[in-house]
Amino acid sequence: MRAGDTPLAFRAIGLSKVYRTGETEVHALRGVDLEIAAGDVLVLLGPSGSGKSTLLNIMGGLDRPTGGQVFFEGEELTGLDDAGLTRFRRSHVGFIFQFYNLIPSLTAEENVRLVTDIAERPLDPLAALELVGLGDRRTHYPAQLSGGEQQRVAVARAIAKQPEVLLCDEPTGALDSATGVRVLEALVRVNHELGTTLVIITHNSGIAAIADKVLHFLDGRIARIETNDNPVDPAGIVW
Ligand SMILES: Nc1ncnc2c1ncn2[C@@H]1O[C@H](COP(=O)(O)OP(=O)(O)OP(=O)(O)O)[C@@H](O)[C@H]1O
Repeated sequence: MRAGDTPLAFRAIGLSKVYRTGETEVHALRGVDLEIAAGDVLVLLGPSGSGKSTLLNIMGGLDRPTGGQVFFEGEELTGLDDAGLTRFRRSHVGFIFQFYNLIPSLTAEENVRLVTDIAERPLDPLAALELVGLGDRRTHYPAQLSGGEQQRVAVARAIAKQPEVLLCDEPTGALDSATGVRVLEALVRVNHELGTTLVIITHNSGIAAIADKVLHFLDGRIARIETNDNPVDPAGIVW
């Protein structure tokens, strides 16, 4: 924690990631330093291949850097073994991806219950669905829901274990603007009501307007950090 300041969710120091495939080396991250305050909404923008997903995956404990350190609430993730990283993910992180990965044979509520049955301090599954505006669709199967509704079930499932952080990789990438806005509204509501730190990767620069901070990636580095003093409501985004 920094004296007199908001506690930090993440701190990264000199992060690098090199992927080696045969003779080829790809430098996906080239010395990333970063601090993310707890409760902030961050949007990550940048060209394809600039390192956004690599950073997200390292913060989520899905991958390890080649060099540098990452801390979550003061604990060094880069010092954890595989079992420690699994525990970290299970207790602290929710993931949202472009494709919702719901189980087709289970209802919306049953999809959420899969997580709440094994979580330490779960939300009630119905409360999680209500938070994303889908309380009345609890008995619907994924095939009976629109893409945006399925993604909101995925958000309910991700938040049902009350993670401190939600890491979202192109959460609206498969959606049209109206349904994309509904998904972003659900995410922002989670941030406001539960204080969950949000990190959102997108190719849609309009979405940056909802963020407290916007990280602009270029060639494995954070080229620029923009601070928004007045983040807009998702309904006000120019898509
Ligand atoms: N498993 C892997 N093996 C080899 N190279 C990889 C691997 N994963 C990513 N890369 C490479 O690392 C670089 C950064 O990829 P990353 O997915 O982080 O970029 P990104 O900014 O998220 O791109 P996009 O916006 O297209 O998702 C790219 O050149 C990519 O091809």
